[in-house]
Amino acid sequence: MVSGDPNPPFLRTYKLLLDDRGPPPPPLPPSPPEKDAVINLPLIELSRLILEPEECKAEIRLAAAEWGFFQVVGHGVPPELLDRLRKVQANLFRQPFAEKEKGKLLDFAAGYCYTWGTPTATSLSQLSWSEAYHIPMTPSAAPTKLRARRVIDEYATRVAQLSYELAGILAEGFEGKEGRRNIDYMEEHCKPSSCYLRLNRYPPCPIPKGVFGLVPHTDTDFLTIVYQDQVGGLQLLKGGRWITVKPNSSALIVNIGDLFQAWSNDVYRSVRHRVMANSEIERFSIAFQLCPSYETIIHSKKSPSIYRSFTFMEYKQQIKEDVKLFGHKIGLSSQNHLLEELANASVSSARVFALLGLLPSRLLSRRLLAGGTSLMAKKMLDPGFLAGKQPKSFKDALSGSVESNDFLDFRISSNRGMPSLWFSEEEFLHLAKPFEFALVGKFPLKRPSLDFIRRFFFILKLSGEFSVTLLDQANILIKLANDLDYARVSAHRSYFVYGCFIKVIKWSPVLDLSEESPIVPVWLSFPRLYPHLFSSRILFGLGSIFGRPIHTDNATASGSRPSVARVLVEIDVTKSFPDSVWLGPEKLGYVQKVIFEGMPSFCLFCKSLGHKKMECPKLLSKSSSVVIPNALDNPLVPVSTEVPFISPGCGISAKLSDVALDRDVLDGEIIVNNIFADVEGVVLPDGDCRAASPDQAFVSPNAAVLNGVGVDVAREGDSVNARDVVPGAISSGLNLEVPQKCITVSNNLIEVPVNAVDTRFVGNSFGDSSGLDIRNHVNWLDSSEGDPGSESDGNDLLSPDFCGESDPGCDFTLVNVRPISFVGNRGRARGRDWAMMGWGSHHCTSLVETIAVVSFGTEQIQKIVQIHIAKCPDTDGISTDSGPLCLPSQTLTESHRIQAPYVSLCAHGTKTDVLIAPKQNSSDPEQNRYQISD
Ligand SMILES: O=C(O)CCC(=O)C(=O)O
Ligand SMILES: [Fe+2]
Repeated sequence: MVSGDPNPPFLRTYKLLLDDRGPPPPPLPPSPPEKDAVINLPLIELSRLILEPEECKAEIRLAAAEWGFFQVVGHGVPPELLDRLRKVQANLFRQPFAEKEKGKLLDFAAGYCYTWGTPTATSLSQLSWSEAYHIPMTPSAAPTKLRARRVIDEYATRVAQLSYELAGILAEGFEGKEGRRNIDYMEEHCKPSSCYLRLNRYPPCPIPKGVFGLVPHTDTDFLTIVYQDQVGGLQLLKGGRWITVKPNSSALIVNIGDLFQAWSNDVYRSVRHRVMANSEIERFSIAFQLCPSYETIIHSKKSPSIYRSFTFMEYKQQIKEDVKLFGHKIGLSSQNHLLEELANASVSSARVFALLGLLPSRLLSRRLLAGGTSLMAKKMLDPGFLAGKQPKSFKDALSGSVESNDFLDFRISSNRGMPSLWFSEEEFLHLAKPFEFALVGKFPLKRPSLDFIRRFFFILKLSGEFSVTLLDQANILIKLANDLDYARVSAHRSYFVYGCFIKVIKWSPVLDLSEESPIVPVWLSFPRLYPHLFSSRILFGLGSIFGRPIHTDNATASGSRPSVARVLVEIDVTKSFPDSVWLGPEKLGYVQKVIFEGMPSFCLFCKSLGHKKMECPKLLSKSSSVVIPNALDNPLVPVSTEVPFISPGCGISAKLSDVALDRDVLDGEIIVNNIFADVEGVVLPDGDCRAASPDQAFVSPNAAVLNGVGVDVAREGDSVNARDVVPGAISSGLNLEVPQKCITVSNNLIEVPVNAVDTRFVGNSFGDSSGLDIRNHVNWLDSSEGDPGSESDGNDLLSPDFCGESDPGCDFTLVNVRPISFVGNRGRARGRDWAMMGWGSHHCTSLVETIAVVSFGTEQIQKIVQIHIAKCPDTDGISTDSGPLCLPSQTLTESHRIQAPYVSLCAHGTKTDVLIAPKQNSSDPEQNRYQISD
């Protein structure tokens, strides 16, 4: 029988702090109360480690890098054990405070203790309104009779196992040349004896405002696994905002600690988090901390390292000192603190000024006091594209230099009325040799800081060193070390780097950054190539007919898929190529078919990839755009004055008459439609107009808008039917309400009223075989996560000027317009645009890339999302490497347009997580998250 108050004497002990809360802050200008942002952390199903281990591991690494926090289910800890644990925990805390304080309720080994509050707190902001049992995992000699300890031991064993497994997966992300040694390191240094379990209880706090259950902190360990109850209150700092983690009863929360951050050289992130006190309900959580032994040296796994090496003991010591000096731990870096304090400071502008003035200097003084012992040694440095060459005198540099002495033609003279330094073409090209594996990354919209871009490439685990440097505000030079890495990155063509779209193009010695090179890697397939001709020499030769062969895919190299050989070849896409070649000697040879997979268009007008001249946004923008205020009155919405266009017609049939469509305009995108729009007198060009099968009830909003044609056209002899086009509507087979507000069309974008699309359908469209998770890309708005400090002053690329402010809806323009290619659709995804998303799921080899325009909206949002899905050719199968961006709905209150062209794989050859749509009619954002996988 328990008697006596179980609650620690918070009110009495911290009376002074509670009384002394200072004067009320100055009144704020009226503004709507800010709702806490509640998020579902990335959720990872660990049972997938059996069936699709690499994808699952990649997700774990990505979550650790992007979020620092994620949840796991399928973790192997039985729910029944979690139940018992919860009961034991509640019971332990229900004991009278006086008993708990004695620290004898459990018989764990030395180091076990009960704590509550924050004895060193000198202000309310340092107080944690919670109590805890700290339990070192040191095996205790004596077996126990206590049921509580047995349950805790059982849980500890399970969760420790899980932590090793996760740490191993994360460590494996750094294997590189060191093979499995990183995993060995974890196992060797993080023995159970150096790990901890902490049982937390957060008693109801009568003064919830401004009182923490657990003060903001990062964890001083490699990683932490938390089992929390349903009450909620855990928050983490993301992009300068505190966001609340939505409890999930079956999941365990995993977060990266400081040691993993330092060890991974900032690739994985130790994110600040806190628990808010609750005025009514008590909350329980259990945290397992994976820690190394004190003497373990934490040494960054990548050079140049951001942190100097330090021992765990040293780090603990520094934290102790920091707490003494400043009242709180400073940890690895000061940056989080500043963000956090600024996030908190939103309550009072006076406080913001105070913080801006005080905080940096306070931290600075800490660093100065610490002298050379600061752990923050330097930024992530890049060796530079000249691979870290040191400055030398010219005398030294030029003496014996092959580059200068081998070429004799070198003179100062004049050319075209200018002084000139003239040297030979051979030397010009020779100097380009070290850039053989260089690429240019183009950020058309916004760009993360260089540190983040480097981090991204680091996560790709390239086989060689690399350098990422800025060519100008929007372009980076990516210098890779070998052809393998080159093939891998260039074949991808685009990535999505920390929320920013990047197009990767070949560097060339005559590169003009304002133009793109039409030379791109394209996969060539040679169906039914004779098996004995799967030799490197033949494949290389075949590739050479078309361009520069780079490599074959794995299945070709190993001969595991004799039906087709595939070779990645850099080709000039402005050229035309035959679709078959003669292969072999006169008598024995034969005609070999060649398929070009995903040959991108190239615009000869603006010199960029992704669209043809007739779809060029620059060209089209020269012609006027027309906004139809009410398309119910007029469903014909011209995209440009040059070509006819039938609008996404709000359920209204459209009529297109007396137009000659020339071949270029249709651009191969012709699909039968037999719904109701009329077309009279439309003359189709000769050629390969293709009839779709009856079940292809597809529409092609892109084609409609981007080709400026606006019709899907059927061909029956000379007669043609067109039908109206409602993105996502017909295709989804939904009965649409006729939207009230209709469509605005300008040159390249349509806005569709929004209840036209039910995002739940998207999920269904992917079918069972499509993989699925769901990742919230909320942080793509968080440009503040970048660290502009590491770049040159005054050129802050994350500034609103460059990024289009924090709301990308304002300034983004369509950069990539491209007609839809045809694909034989299989599987359940019936809608054309959804089908596109589903392609990755269905392994359609004939089609590799496309774009869909998808429109969504709610009362809050209207926007356009453009999706690009491409084959990821350098993997065994097809994976989508693109998807839509998303905007957190709470940030959008009016009509927005975004062009969200590509979401890429962050890890090579794995599936892509995309948030398809913003929250719609649901308080559960999970509903709208999907993952496309192969
Ligand atoms: O109680 C929680 O949810 C978090 C606990 C925590 O952050 C910790 O123990 O380090
Ligand atoms: Fe924590």
